[in-house]
Formats: sequence, C-alpha cells, structure tokens
Amino acid sequence: MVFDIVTQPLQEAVRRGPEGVLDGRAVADALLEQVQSATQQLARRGITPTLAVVRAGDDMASDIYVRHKERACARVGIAFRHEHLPATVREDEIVEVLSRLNADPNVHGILLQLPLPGEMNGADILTAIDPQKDVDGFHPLNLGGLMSGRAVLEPCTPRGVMTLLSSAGVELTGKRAVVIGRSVIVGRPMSLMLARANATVTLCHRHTRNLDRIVSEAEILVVATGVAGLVKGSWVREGAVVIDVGISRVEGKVRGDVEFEAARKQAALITPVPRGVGPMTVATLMENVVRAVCVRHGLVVRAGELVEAASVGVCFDKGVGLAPWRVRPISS
Ligand SMILES: NC(=O)C1=CN([C@@H]2O[C@H](COP(=O)(O)OP(=O)(O)OC[C@H]3O[C@@H](n4cnc5c(N)ncnc54)[C@H](OP(=O)(O)O)[C@@H]3O)[C@@H](O)[C@H]2O)C=CC1
Ligand SMILES: Nc1nc(=O)c2c([nH]1)NC[C@@H]1CN(c3ccc(C(=O)N[C@@H](CCC(=O)O)C(=O)O)cc3)C=[N+]21
Repeated sequence: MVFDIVTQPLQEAVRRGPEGVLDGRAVADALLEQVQSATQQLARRGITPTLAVVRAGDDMASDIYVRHKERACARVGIAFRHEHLPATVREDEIVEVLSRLNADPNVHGILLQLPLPGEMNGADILTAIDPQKDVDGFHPLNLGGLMSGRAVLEPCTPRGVMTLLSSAGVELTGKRAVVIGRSVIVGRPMSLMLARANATVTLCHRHTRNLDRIVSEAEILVVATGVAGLVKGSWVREGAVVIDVGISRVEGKVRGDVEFEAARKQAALITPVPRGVGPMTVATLMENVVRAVCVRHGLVVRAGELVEAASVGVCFDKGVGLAPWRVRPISS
C-alpha cells in the first residue's frame, strides 16, 4: 500500500523473456524504473532517499552483493553509504554504528550485511536497527508485522519472489506450494507470504523425509538451501513453477539449488541462476528504501505517482520511534 507497484511493465518484461524461463533481471529492471521514477518525484520535494550498508569483515560473496546494491542505488537515485568495519570489530561497536545511523535523519534505510565474522550473532545485533529503517525486514518487530499482516518493510528475497510470480501472472489461490529451506530471511517468510496469497504451503528442511515425493506434488516450488543441484529435474512436477533462490559457487561458476536443464523440461516456468531471484532481491531492497522514505514522510506511491498519504485515505502516526504498522486507514 505504501508503494504499489504498477504490474503492467513487469508483465511486459516477463513476456519479452525466453519461453518458460522467468527472467528475473528483466523484471528487476522494470521494477527499478518505477523506483527511479519515485526517487525523482521525491527529489522534487527535496528528499534524497539514502541507504546505509553496514558490513564487518571481508566475506567474498558479501563483497559482490554490496557492490550490486551500490550499483542499483546509483542507477535509481538512492544515495549509498558504506560503513565497512574490520573483521575484528566488537558487537557493541557495530551497535554503536547502527545507533548513529538510527539517529541520522538523512538516512532512511539501514542494512546489516550478513554473515557477520566469527561467532557474532546477527539476529541479536539486528534488533539495534530502528524498525522504520529496517529495509531488510529482519527486525523481530517487522517479522512480527509480517506474521500479523501489518508489516510495511518485508524481507526482500521472498517479497521479490512474490513480485516475480505476480508479474508472470502465476495464480496462487488453492495451489500446492512447497518451500525448501526455513531460514528467517528466506524460507520462513516465503512460506508465510505464499499462505497469505491463498496457497497451501509445505515447508521442508534437513529433517524432511521423502523430499523427492513432496517436491513432485508441488505446483509452486521455491528452493532456498544453498545446496547446489539438490532438486533433481525428475522430481519436478510437470507444469510446475520453479523458483530457485540458492546461490553456490562451484568451480568458479554460480549455481542454483535446482538442476536447471533437466527441471526446465518439466516446469512451465523456472528461474535461472544467475539472473533469476538475485536481481529481484536487490530491486526489492531499493523498493523498500522508498517505502521507508514514504513511511517517514507520510507519502504513498500509487500508480507510479507520489502522493500525500492523507489524499489516498491513509494516515500515518508521525512521531519519534513509532513502529511502521502504525500506518492505518483513516476510516478505522
Ligand atoms: N538470490 C538471492 O537473492 C538470495 C539467495 N540466497 C541464497 O539462498 C540459499 C539459502 O539461503 P539462506 O536461507 O540464508 O540459508 P540458510 O543456510 O540459513 O538456510 C538453509 C536452509 O536450507 C535447509 N537445507 C539445507 N540442506 C538441506 C537439504 N539437504 N535438504 C533440505 N533442506 C536443506 C536448511 O535446513 P535446516 O533448517 O534443517 O538446517 C535451512 O533451513 C543460499 O544459497 C543463499 O546464498 C540467500 C538470500 C538471497
Ligand atoms: N543483510 C543482508 N541482506 C541481504 O539481502 C543479503 C545478505 N545480508 N547476505 C547475503 C544475501 C544474498 N543476497 C543476494 C543479493 C544479490 C544477489 C544477486 O544480485 N545475484 C545475481 C548475481 C549472482 C552472482 O554473480 O553472484 C544473480 O543471481 O543474477 C544475490 C544474493 C542478499 N543477501
């Protein structure tokens, strides 16, 4: 509701892609264009959406992902700040950086890049981020909001998958959906979002027995394990929609959790790796930054136009430190 995506350009991007392959990059590009149009409208009001990425240590993959995020920011007109801390940084020092960014009125979105070095517990440190700036949607208050259907900021990867599915016109109501992987950042929120969209969801993990049999019943399959090639092509039900979230590097190549070529023969639609879910995650993060700006300033992006929230029948309880779900319809 804070940022309502215009689906038609996204649907056109899907149609331009190869038959049976869901081109995440093309849909992400179409989404980024809408984010860019929103930031241009915000610029006219003197607002520069700003994302701060806090990172500790030198994880190789993080290096790539942070660069992707920086590039996307530059493209859509979001200012990017990178707080790169040494691997030896203490937890309380990270919390101090997060607190400073919380207090900075020029910063709208804060993201703590995971994984953190050593034994540090990201889940604990994440709670130091102001929920209104939590563009990853990982703060327990936002996750609770997701559970109760009130979150304004939701985890980017599952949200991006939902956008991708709706762009492709995939009907979810009454469908059998199977999610493999139950992490707090992907699998679990994914299962909630699919259930919210009226699918019947089975959530699988390491202890799941007969995974192949469960997968073979899936009309919608989302795989997020990080185990390259876990899902065999022969497991995939004919006509299924297959979303491969996994990213592994095998012999220098980026690979997904699904045997792509074999699964493609069975599936009606399948996302590749790379150029599938990954670009949607980054584009949805950009969308979330604009959402965070809108919540703060009492604005809404509707049909691509930035409008005052009051004029579309929504009011925001402005004030300090209010949770994002204080957004409520005026009539209630
Ligand atoms: N494309 C994108 O934008 C993104 C991609 N990723 C990628 O997605 C993958 C998953 O990420 P994330 O959720 O953070 O990973 P986690 O490691 O946190 O979770 C992996 C999940 O997969 C389950 N799992 C592992 N092995 C098996 C198996 N053999 N059979 C069934 N289930 C299994 C685990 O089960 P259990 O709980 O029992 O241990 C766990 O629930 C990674 O490759 C990651 O790089 C992540 C975020 C964004
Ligand atoms: N706080 C936090 N938020 C995250 O959102 C977060 C994180 N930590 N830690 C790691 C995971 C992973 N992730 C990806 C981002 C972009 C691509 C992406 O752009 N992939 C491209 C390129 C793949 C490549 O070359 O590696 C593609 O799939 O086409 C993938 C994965 C965000 N994550």
